Amino acid sequence: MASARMHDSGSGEPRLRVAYQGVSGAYSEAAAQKAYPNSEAVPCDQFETAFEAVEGCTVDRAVLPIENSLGGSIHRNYDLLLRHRLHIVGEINYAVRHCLLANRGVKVEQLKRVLSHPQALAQCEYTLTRFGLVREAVDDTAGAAKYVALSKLEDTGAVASSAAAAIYDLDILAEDIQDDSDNVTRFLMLGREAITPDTDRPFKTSIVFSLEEGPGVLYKALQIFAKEQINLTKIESRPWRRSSLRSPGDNANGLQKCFHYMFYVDFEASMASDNAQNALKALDELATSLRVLGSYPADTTII
Ligand SMILES: O=C(O)C(=O)C[C@]1(C(=O)O)C=C[C@@H](O)C=C1
Repeated sequence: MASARMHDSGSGEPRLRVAYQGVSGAYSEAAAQKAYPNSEAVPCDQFETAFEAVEGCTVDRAVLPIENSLGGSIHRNYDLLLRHRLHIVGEINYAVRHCLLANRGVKVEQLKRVLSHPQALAQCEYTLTRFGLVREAVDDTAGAAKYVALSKLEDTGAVASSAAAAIYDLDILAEDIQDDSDNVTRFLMLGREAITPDTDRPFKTSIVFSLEEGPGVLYKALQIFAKEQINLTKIESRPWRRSSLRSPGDNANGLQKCFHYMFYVDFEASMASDNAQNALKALDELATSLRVLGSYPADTTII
């Protein structure tokens, strides 16, 4: 791996450095460890800092959340995928189990507000409403726990992991407070170089494209995958930002230009398969822009 700094693990084996957003105890740190066991997890303040750390070769990979089964898409990372040139080299499904944390001895009745990552607050909507707590969004769940602990707050709790409770010496007032017990966050593993796609195991491919305006154009794009018998697992549309790609067509009127979208699609096929190649060739002819974000082994487990 060209110029990435690697730290020696003591066994002589260089350890992969993996960026995640948040501080120690964040779910992203656990996902990074699931994705790359024995790696060195490197905390980053923001998602963008993690992208830049990979691009700048101070780390080897980044592991970042992209969607959650209850809260939906992490839009910021969709936008950053487009703004940066990293490749998706893998995915990780991670079961997220939230706890309500507070300083030692603080009772739930004393709490007036709760801090956490906006996704975590959204995933615990019912419980937090039941407790009558005012929500306040911060950068990550473990950061919320750390702040509550360091500031010795008695009227404020945090929604975070049991690992964060142990690290920051907080009590767990309630466990499994997410609205549904099946709460899974899907993380992307990002690297500077694409991996070579294969057909020896289930692969997924992620793409982003834009289309001309017109009736049935999106339908025609998606029909290509149906024709090739390819299952789509996710579709997301995000506003097209001028700085992100070449113009998606200039025949739109002013208003349509303001509301132009990029379509992100994940599908179950390897770029090494004929049907994916056929689909991408056909889509390339229809689309005003097309980029393959990565073709990578599908994570069929949930931990
Ligand atoms: O704050 C954290 O602990 C994170 O790892 C971030 C994050 C997210 O961005 O969705 C990851 C998993 C959970 O869905 C909640 C928060």
